[in-house]
Amino acid sequence: MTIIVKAPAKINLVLDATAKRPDGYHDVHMVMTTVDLADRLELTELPSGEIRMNAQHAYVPNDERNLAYKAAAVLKERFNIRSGVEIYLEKHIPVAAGLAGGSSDAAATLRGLNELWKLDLTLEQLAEIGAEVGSDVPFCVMGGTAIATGRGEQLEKLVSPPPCWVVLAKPTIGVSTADVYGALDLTTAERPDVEAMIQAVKAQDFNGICDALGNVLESVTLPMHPEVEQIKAFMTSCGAEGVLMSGSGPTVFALTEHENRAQRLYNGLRGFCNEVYVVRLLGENH
Ligand SMILES: C[C@@](CO)(OP(=O)(O)O)[C@H](O)COP(=O)(O)OP(=O)(O)OC[C@H]1O[C@@H](n2ccc(N)nc2=O)[C@H](O)[C@@H]1O
Ligand SMILES: Nc1ncnc2c1ncn2[C@@H]1O[C@H](COP(=O)(O)OP(=O)(O)O)[C@@H](O)[C@H]1O
Repeated sequence: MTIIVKAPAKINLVLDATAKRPDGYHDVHMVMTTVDLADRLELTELPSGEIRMNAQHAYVPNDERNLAYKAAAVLKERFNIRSGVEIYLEKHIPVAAGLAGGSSDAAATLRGLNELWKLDLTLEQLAEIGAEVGSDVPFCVMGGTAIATGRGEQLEKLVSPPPCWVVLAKPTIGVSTADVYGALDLTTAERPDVEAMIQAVKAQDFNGICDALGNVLESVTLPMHPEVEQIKAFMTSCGAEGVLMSGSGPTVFALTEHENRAQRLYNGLRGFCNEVYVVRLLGENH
């Protein structure tokens, strides 16, 4: 039996880190939402009990380092499953981009295997298991829009922002999340107003959302990679209503309510950036 699952990317509308923890992680306070740029996974049951990974991408590992593989291994071990799975992964989300591609693949694997291995677990249970694989995996299991705290795994559902266009641009550099958090100096970094974002999303106030966009990790990634700031400046000059780096970067997203503006942003960015996407917010039920 084969099951096909989609793994959508996320963006962080606001991201603050409030403290460095003794376990090496940071406590965060952020609002995340999914967009309609997705990887596609095919999960095929293997009676042999093996987990096999087949990722069609030069920079994505084909072994136990793959987050989708890890998710399958954690689930198999926790529930003592005899069957195995072949995971065929078609990558569309840019890698090491701040868009949670790997985390979303892990989450999609958990959702898919819940069906394939007939486990009948709730999304909450899958999210809890996902936290063993990575901090962003629980959000990716739930999807939609949420406020995340703890190291990112404590979630509170939030209404999704009003529909708009999202233009994503990734410069040709990869960024390590661990390196970015490692270099974060909370005594000097500019901190975003997370409450303002939550209120703007609840009020469905698009301009308020654009005003409240903020990401404490920009204080690390922007000075490291000047091309990120250049993309931000270009997007603003094209009339994007809101512009921000997602997660640890280096992907930058622009929000706009106007299709022609999204198209103008896309055309302009394609001049100096290879990976540019025009997508929509996914809304509630994903
Ligand atoms: C920055 C964010 C924002 O959504 O996303 P990305 O840029 O990765 O997409 C997340 O916090 C990334 O979550 P995720 O990518 O799952 O991180 P993990 O694998 O759990 O952790 C990788 C490393 O990042 C650091 N880390 C991660 C999460 C956190 N709350 N504090 C941290 O300090 C730790 O050094 C950890 O060892
Ligand atoms: N399924 C996967 N997709 C992408 N990258 C993966 C995956 N599994 C493991 N990785 C590794 O994780 C690293 C971070 O990948 P990714 O999840 O795309 O970035 P980010 O955390 O910035 O959103 C990559 O460099 C890659 O080697």
